Amino acid sequence: MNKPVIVALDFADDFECINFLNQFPKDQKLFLKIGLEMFCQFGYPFVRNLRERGYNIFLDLKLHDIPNTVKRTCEMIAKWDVQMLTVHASGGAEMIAAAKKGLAGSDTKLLAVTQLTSLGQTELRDELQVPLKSQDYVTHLAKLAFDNKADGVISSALEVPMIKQATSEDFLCVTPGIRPKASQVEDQKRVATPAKAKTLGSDAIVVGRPITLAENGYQAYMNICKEWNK
Ligand SMILES: O=C(O)c1cc(=O)[nH]c(=O)n1[C@@H]1O[C@H](COP(=O)(O)O)[C@@H](O)[C@H]1O
Repeated sequence: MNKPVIVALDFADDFECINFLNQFPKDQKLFLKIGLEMFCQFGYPFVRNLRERGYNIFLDLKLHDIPNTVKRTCEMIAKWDVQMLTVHASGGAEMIAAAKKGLAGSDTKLLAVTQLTSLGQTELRDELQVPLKSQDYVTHLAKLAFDNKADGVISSALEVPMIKQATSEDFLCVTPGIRPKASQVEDQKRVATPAKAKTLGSDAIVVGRPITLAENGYQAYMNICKEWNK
């Protein structure tokens, strides 16, 4: 797989979303992330529609439930021909393995979310009461995902070298929390620029608001691609 810039489609309505996509040239092969906001509104027909238009799809449902429920859900999603799906690594070994079994026979890559990029060291310690350094917690969850046959993880770009070292160079590290300008972090805590993510070895970056809220979304996307592909 080429190293893509994945655009997070976090729009309030499908009209706004299609308008956004119409800014791009027809032959632009985009990799799109459909997350909870759009999936809850438009469900599978929206996913199918975008697949039929030729987009690659990262279905970001962040599944987190008992193994049987996750497995059965993944069996259904396996028929949808999406390229990536997320579960929470903190669902545990059995849940991750069950998700992978559910996806058997499909080409969908299973990605386990480690520590959300909106959580920093303080939240990890004070709110989640995890007595580990963020980097160690992320690496621990990545190892759990790797040992239970996930194809990769979601983490901040900052943790990629440690994850690759603890797992394998081929273990996918897909990194949101990307900010071309350090001044606009919004609710993200563990952030990196596209160039830094590339240097650290990310396999793909996920970018939402810096593109979707830009005055010219296409231009913002192209600028990020330029920095990422340099
Ligand atoms: O699973 C994800 O994609 C994800 C995990 C994570 O730890 N942090 C994170 O920001 N994301 C997603 O990545 C996107 C980032 O969006 P922006 O902050 O607008 O660039 C959002 O759609 C989040 O749901």
